[in-house]
Amino acid sequence: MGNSIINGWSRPNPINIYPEKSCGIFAEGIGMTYQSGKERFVALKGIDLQISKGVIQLLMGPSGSGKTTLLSILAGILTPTNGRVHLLDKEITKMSRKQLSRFRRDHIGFIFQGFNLFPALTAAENVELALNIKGIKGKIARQQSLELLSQVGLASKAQLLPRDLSGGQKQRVAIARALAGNPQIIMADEPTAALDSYNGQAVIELLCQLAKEGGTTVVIVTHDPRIKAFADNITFLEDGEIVPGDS
Ligand SMILES: Nc1ncnc2c1ncn2[C@@H]1O[C@H](COP(=O)(O)OP(=O)(O)OP(=O)(O)O)[C@@H](O)[C@H]1O
Repeated sequence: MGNSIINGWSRPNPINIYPEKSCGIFAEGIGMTYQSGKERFVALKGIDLQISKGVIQLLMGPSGSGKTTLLSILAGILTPTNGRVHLLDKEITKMSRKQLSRFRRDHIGFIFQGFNLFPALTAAENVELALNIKGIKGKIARQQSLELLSQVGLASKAQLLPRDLSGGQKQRVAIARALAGNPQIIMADEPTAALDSYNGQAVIELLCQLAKEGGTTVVIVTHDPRIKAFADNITFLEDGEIVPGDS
């Protein structure tokens, strides 16, 4: 656990190939233009990206460079203006809203900066709810929620409310919740932003462990330079384009 594997930086070369069978995520020619009223803003300009299964992939870059927009498109939350995205060898950019929402539910776990836990539910209930949404109910859901909390080292805190947990513990509950239903892809937006150094490292080590042991593909948007050492690959964005990294 915690092995630092750095396979070099991604480069802005276009990838003009069809997805390989083993490809976790494949995006080609992704463009995104936001429109509000008469105002248009080009947030992404022809992004090509290929992420293998079981890899920890970081998206880094200055504020406003398009990281969250790209993550949202890769996760099927936002539809790009141009380009196509394949997840697990399925083209999500061709799916209907209903197909997409089912695909997200079945294959993607989400982790956000602000934890997004329900304050009135215990840690176990928060995880259980995510399992319920994935169709796992009753006693099995209760049992699995405890197993997931134990996997993130929180078995003893299962019955506590979020207000009685530290930031790091809350983020671990959020990870347990993202793991509900055993998704093959985890998308995390600034997962360590609200955490101190110790808890930030613990959260990242946990995500690494998932990627390495479970073959989960983990995509992380981050400003946190400490995470770099844990990444297999880093893509840097600037003004909506991939740029060479700053190592
Ligand atoms: N819904 C929207 N409507 C209009 N413009 C938007 C919208 N969402 C994002 N943008 C703009 O697109 C650009 C990229 O935003 P995005 O949130 O993807 O950047 P980011 O790199 O994640 O930034 P940060 O690190 O600050 O979170 C920004 O200039 C932002 O203002």
